[in-house]
Amino acid sequence: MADRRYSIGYALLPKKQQSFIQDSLVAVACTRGIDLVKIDQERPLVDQGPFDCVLHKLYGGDWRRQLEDFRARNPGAVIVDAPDAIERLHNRISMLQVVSELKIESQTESFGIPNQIVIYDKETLFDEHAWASLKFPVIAKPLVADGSAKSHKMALIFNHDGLNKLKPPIVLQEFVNHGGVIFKVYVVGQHVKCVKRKSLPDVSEEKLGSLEGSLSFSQVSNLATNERNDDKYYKLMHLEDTEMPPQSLITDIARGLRKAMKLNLFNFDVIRDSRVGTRYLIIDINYFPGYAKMPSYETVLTDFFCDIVHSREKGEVDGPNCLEKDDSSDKSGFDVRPVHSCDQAVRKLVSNIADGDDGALPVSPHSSLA
Ligand SMILES: O=P(O)(O)O[C@@H]1[C@@H](OP(=O)(O)O)[C@H](OP(=O)(O)O)[C@H](O)[C@H](OP(=O)(O)O)[C@H]1OP(=O)(O)O
Ligand SMILES: Nc1ncnc2c1ncn2[C@@H]1O[C@H](COP(=O)(O)OP(=O)(O)O)[C@@H](O)[C@H]1O
Ligand SMILES: [Mg+2]
Ligand SMILES: [Mg+2]
Repeated sequence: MADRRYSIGYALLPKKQQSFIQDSLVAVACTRGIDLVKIDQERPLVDQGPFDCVLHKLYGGDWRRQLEDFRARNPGAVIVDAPDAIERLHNRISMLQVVSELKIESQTESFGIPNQIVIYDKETLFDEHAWASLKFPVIAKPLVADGSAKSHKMALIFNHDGLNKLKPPIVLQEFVNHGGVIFKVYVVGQHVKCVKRKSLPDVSEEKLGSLEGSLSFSQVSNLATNERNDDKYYKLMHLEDTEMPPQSLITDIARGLRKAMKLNLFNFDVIRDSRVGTRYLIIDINYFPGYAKMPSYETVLTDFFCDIVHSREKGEVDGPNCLEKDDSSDKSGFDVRPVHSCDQAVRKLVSNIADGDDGALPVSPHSSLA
């Protein structure tokens, strides 16, 4: 047992609390002197504690004010992360803007974001000039990414007919064929871990010509389980055969994003462009994602908590974020476990693909994966 004990308060929605605050995490943290304490959301934060650090994933003005009051009264406590920094991730345009600010040199690979536009009203949606720079198929994503179920509802749009049921404000982003596998990169302070997940299957030019309308879906890489190893979808996506991206590139992007966004707890989704096998595209960044799905999450998070409280003691942490430390000792890890699986609807859709066996997406208009 460690000598001095530290208290980390957490304020999370019930679902998040259930997935993140597992007994295994509490136990590992406890042996290293860290007590994880639930913040009572029915009472003012300033009346609770003392906390060496506050972890949170809550939305809204009231919570922001509570954090400000808490910070004013407890200037020595660390708030992970600053609400202003998190805010950027609640809009799918500002979320990815930061990617273009990164300066990373690579002789062999390149990275960026897919071509995209933002549409604020129906009029612009049907204005073909607004579309001049985009090529079908595209994905329509809600502009707001606030954690609501609505903010994860997306649609694959194959042609102009598919626009009718879209409700601006939306981001229209070119769909990039990527072999049906997505890379999720989890960042916890200095720690970086990349895992593979299933994604949407490719859409061939040939199939695109015969498709009409749109296809709705939601959280494909994060659907419920019951997967069997003989699952057609699983086989089709060749998850295990898929090569991981270069570790150095992923670590450099993660480190660059962390610094630019001033965030410690996030993940980002990366796809590899099938047309240019050395090109990587970042399509999504999430604050405080589902870390319990990350291998060794208990030790990774506990290391991070220890880093925070010890740095704070040494006076290395400044104010509401803990980014002042030297970043040179980044630990990176790669994990190739296939983590998630598809639900029945996805399985049904993809079994068509397996029957056709060309790996491209055959869909009827307005069918739904969700
Ligand atoms: O709960 P989980 O484990 O599915 O985590 C969700 C994340 O899944 P991931 O870790 O990327 O597989 C999920 O990531 P995606 O957006 O699906 O890429 C989000 O971060 C989600 O948070 P929110 O709904 O956007 O606020 C996360 O949901 P919350 O746990 O924050 O509600
Ligand atoms: N530009 C794109 N090209 C190809 N597939 C994409 C693209 N954008 C998103 N996807 C697919 O759609 C899924 C959901 O999109 P994402 O932007 O990650 O939203 P969410 O925040 O709901 O996870 C991704 O996991 C991926 O499978
Ligand atoms: Mg995502
Ligand atoms: Mg997301």
